[in-house]
This record gives sequence, C-alpha cells and structure tokens, in this order.
Amino acid sequence: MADSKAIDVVDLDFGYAKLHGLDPVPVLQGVNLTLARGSRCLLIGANGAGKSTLLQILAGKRLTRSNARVLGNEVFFNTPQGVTYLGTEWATNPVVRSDLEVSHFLDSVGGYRYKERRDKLLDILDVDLSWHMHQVSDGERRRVQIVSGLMAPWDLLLLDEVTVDLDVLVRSRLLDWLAEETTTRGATVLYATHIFDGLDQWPTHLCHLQLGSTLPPSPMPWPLPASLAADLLPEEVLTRMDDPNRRGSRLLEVALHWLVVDRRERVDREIAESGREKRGAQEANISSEAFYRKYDYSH
Ligand SMILES: Nc1ncnc2c1ncn2[C@@H]1O[C@H](COP(=O)(O)OP(=O)(O)OP(=O)(O)O)[C@@H](O)[C@H]1O
Repeated sequence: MADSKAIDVVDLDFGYAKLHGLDPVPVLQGVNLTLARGSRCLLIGANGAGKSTLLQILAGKRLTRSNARVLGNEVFFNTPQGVTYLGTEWATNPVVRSDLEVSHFLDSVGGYRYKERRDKLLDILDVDLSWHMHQVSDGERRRVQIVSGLMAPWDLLLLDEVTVDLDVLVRSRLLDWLAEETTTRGATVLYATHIFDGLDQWPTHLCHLQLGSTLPPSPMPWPLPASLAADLLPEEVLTRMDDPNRRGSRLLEVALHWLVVDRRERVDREIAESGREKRGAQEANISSEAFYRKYDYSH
C-alpha cells in the first residue's frame, strides 16, 4: 500500500562538505517536516535559510545520513519515481539556450508520451511549439522548462522559485492547475518562494525555515486556526492581517514578521559568536514594530 506521507523528514542535519578534511559547514539543523499526500506547502525563509538545500535533499540530489523519506523511500539511496524538482539553475544550461525548436526539445524529454498533459500545459503556460530556445525571453524559457518538467505525471513536486519570472496571468493559471493536481490526483507540492501576492488561497500548509531549522509546528496548517495564530503571531501582525488596507496578502504579513524575527535571531547569534557588538547592538534593537515603521510596511 502506498505510504500516505509524501514527505517524512525527522531531525535532518546537513552541511556542505569542505575541502581538505575540514568539518562541513552546518546549513540545516533539526529540520522536521511531515506532509501528507495531497498537501500544498509553502517553504518560507530568508535568503540563505536553506530552502534550496532542503528541496535538493528531498529530490535525492544531496547525500544526508539523516532520516529523510519521500513517498515512502529513503530518498538518497532509493530515490522514488514520481519526484520532480524544478530549480532556477536549469535556465543557465547552454543546451536550453541553443537553436532548438521547442517541439523537438519537448519530444526529446518524452513529451510525445504525455500528449494530453503536454497540450494542457502548453495552453496554461502559453508556450508555442515553434519557438526556438535561443530566441525566447527568460520568462518564456522558464515556461518551456515548466512544461517539460510537469508533463509526466508526478507525485511530489519540489518547486524552487521557478515562478519568479512568470507574468502574473501565467503564474496564476499555473498555481490553479497545481492545486487541481493535488485535489484530483493526490499529488503533493512543496514550493519555496519569496513572492506572496495572490497566494492566500493556495497553500494547505506553511513551513517556516529559520536559519536552517524548521520552527514548530512543521508544517503548520494554513489558514492558521485562530488559537495557533494567537500563539505564533503578535497582536500587531494579526491586526495587519485583518486590515483591508494592508499592503499585500495576509501571507505577506506573516512572512514579513517571520523574516524580521529571523534577522534578529541571526544578529543575536553573530553577536554571541563573534562579539561584533557595535553592529549587533544597532540591529538587535530593531523590534518588529520599529522595523515595520522604518521600512514603511504597515501603511
Ligand atoms: N554548493 C554549496 N556549497 C557550500 N555552501 C552552499 C552551497 N549552496 C548553498 N550553500 C550555503 O548554504 C546556505 C543555504 O543556501 P540555500 O541556497 O539552501 O538557501 P535558500 O534559502 O534557498 O536561499 P535563497 O532564498 O537565497 O535562494 C547558504 O549559506 C549558502 O551560502
């Protein structure tokens, strides 16, 4: 019987190996994330928090001795079928910038086998089979990547910021289609993004990655139940989330708050580690309220 968990990560640690036998630099520490099949989870954290590293581990691209199971399998040694990872580095590959017609490119990665899904994705992403890859814009090339990555049915999609250069119409249609895949096929999406516009209705869960560690509960349900929201978020953030004149989405208010907290935590650690007190004292004094005022996020 298929495992009902799409992702089951317990106390995961990871560091990038250093040359000359030096100890690896810890990047992920104590990461916990259990996601049931059919979930749509946003992975939220500052630049450098470890989002891409975690997604790559879940895609079986990086070795970890910790317990990381995906679709019921230990991920690195037995990477299961049905896991699709889409990251931004794809677009830098010279092959996908060469004089290659999109129809040939998609056939070369098996598009003819999934014609119905391919055609649906061509429509959603507004991709023309006669385009040539060396003559398209960055956003158009990204759209071809997404068609090519999603044509074959997947059970777990690991999305690493690839929607950043899509226009809003294409992004919105793609997110709707991904939601449909989770509800109709029980597929699962873990999506790292810094763009929260238009996302309030999309996720079923959030995962906050702070400086390489998940903060409990991980994942947390979204929308946040009132009692959990009251435990996790200060009154000022809850008020802004309910303010019809707020600047962006409710999720943006949550993400802004978390990133302020993460930044203060980072500065505190820097002070503790290196005694850089002058800079630290300046930064640590920025309360989240003052930060909002300073950067004009609240009005
Ligand atoms: N190949 C690598 N070798 C060594 N360190 C790395 C490597 N890739 C990433 N790192 C470090 O690991 C940490 C986490 O990087 P990662 O790319 O996972 O962060 P991220 O949350 O995805 O950031 P962003 O939002 O900027 O994409 C960073 O400190 C980064 O410098």
